[in-house]
Amino acid sequence: MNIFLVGPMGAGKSTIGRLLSTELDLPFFDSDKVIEERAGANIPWIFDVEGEAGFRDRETAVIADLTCQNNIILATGGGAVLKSENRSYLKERGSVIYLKTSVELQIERTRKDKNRPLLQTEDPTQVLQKLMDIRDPLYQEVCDHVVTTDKRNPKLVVSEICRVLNI
Ligand SMILES: Nc1ncnc2c1ncn2[C@@H]1O[C@H](COP(=O)(O)OP(=O)(O)OP(=O)(O)O)[C@@H](O)[C@H]1O
Ligand SMILES: O=C(O)C1=C[C@@H](O)[C@@H](O)[C@H](O)C1
Ligand SMILES: [Mg+2]
Repeated sequence: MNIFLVGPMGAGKSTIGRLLSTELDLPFFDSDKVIEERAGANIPWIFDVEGEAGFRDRETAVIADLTCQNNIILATGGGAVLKSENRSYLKERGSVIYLKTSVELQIERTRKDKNRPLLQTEDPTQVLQKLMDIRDPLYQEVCDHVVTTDKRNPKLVVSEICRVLNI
């Protein structure tokens, strides 16, 4: 069984994915980290040099590879659901959990981190709201379960994921 986490920036996919992997004793992968390792560069550099399109191509290659494994936990990037090819890999190869979070909390949780190029703008709230309007239907389409992370500490989110998956 594979568990794939989707959701917006700051939803907690990387944090929850790591905790879940410890809890279930399964290997953990973070598609953003694997993209950086393969590129030998960080995400801001990839966006600068190759544009968002270049990043998305790298993301698809990584998701195609990682989802072929068995018994892994995978945290995806916030925009991983944009390509239908990615959504198919995720849907067909594991249980998909949508970590849902309010824009207010996304702002709070991403404020100090400069590693998210799409948020390096004057008005990150507006950007996050626009992204959510476009992406929420895609997260909903791809997922098997929605788990809210507002008002829940990471440990509680992990127990809720185990509960909805009956594990
Ligand atoms: N349930 C939670 N309660 C409180 N803080 C949280 C929770 N989940 C994550 N955080 C904090 O929010 C920040 C962002 O979390 P994280 O990097 O895991 O998000 P992400 O979904 O992986 O984002 P991205 O899509 O940009 O990779 C981290 O500082 C983390 O400690
Ligand atoms: O929401 C997004 O489009 C992104 C989220 C991050 O996880 C990274 O994948 C990157 O910064 C783009
Ligand atoms: Mg992450």
